[in-house]
Amino acid sequence: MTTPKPAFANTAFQSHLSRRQQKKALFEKAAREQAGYANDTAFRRVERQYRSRVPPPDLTDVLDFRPGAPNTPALAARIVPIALDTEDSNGYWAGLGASPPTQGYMVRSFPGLVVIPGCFAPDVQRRLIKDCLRRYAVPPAKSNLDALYLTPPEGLWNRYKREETGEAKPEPVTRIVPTPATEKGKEDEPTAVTAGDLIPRLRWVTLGYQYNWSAKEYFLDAPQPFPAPIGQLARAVVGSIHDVGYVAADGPDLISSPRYTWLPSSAEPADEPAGYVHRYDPAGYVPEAGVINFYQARDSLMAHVDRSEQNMEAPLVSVSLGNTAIFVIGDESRDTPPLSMYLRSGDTVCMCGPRRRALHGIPRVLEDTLPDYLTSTEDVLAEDFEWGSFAAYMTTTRININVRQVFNKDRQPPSGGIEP
Ligand SMILES: O=C(O)CCC(=O)C(=O)O
Ligand SMILES: [Fe+2]
Repeated sequence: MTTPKPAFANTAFQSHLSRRQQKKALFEKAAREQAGYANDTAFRRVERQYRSRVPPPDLTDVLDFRPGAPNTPALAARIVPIALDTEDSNGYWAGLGASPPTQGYMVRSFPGLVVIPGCFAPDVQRRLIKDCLRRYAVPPAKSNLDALYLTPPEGLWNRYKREETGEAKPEPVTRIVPTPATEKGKEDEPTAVTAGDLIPRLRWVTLGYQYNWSAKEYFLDAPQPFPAPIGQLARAVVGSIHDVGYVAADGPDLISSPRYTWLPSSAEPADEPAGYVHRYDPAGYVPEAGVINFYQARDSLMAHVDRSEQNMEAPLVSVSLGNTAIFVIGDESRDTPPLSMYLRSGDTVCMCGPRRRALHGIPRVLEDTLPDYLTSTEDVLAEDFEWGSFAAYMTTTRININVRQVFNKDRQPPSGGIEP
């Protein structure tokens, strides 16, 4: 994740320049940037647009699934409402203390993308956020901070809370590599960092099979048990999207299902497939690895394809919590103009079929978009007395939980296995 630099920073306000010189410098910088960006791919252009702070981005083309949202006619025409499977035949939703969502969406021209807005109710969202911090961001699950610190065995959040309540004596977290300043022989890290200081610097935690980010492959020898509640959540979602699809009225004869959405044939652009049906047997779905991403307001996640899994057929399930993000997804080519959409707290995205191999990223987290039910209002605290410190953290945060099946159904994982 990188932090975008404001456009024209350092240029406009150099006081030793006259106004005219400043204007000229700005103009020249813009021209240089224009020339540099001329070779940008379609995907890069869109990312750059949403990352821009000056000027702020134009959000007209960001697809919004909320009922009555002011989508452009071109975007609105792509939305295909999908009736989800609400049977909950394995009781996964009931097990989560949640009711199965009823309404999902697919997007024409982006077959395999299934979005379930508001998939999780406020109380379930709060429970997930608390669990991410208290239960999952805890060793031996790896986090980005392990490269720099000896993080507390009880987890950063739990340590921070115990220090805050006076239950534990405040102690600095040991840094295991020198700070850049020390390397240059200048000075030591000025103040010792506490668990509380490090919480906003948490960026990711891996679940189940741990991931080697530099080699871009899983460590297969020492899988951690996959957290059962997150596994259950992913299974619940995969059950909900069982057999969803849309079919053009005069399209090829796809096997019928009561849940297919039928489109008038005229609605389908001539050069696109006539329909798409998601077929992945939920009985063969095993959640085996996951990433929890923690974004602060200025973080972004560059375009990438998640391709380290042997199984690229199973849906990748991705849940958003906290502040709203702009999610961008295309296909396998950076030259294809991607689709941009809002992901709000509680929304779930499934990348299935061809979308499982698609480039995607988060160019922007939108500040001050935390829903009221995640703030510490009296009403929320009356329902959830311990929410206050989580609300404070979530003010500037977005959390994403994403879950993957690593192996094909017929391939046994290496010894050690994982919790079903
Ligand atoms: O934050 C998100 O919504 C997407 C995360 C993602 O694509 C990933 O972790 O691979
Ligand atoms: Fe991803």
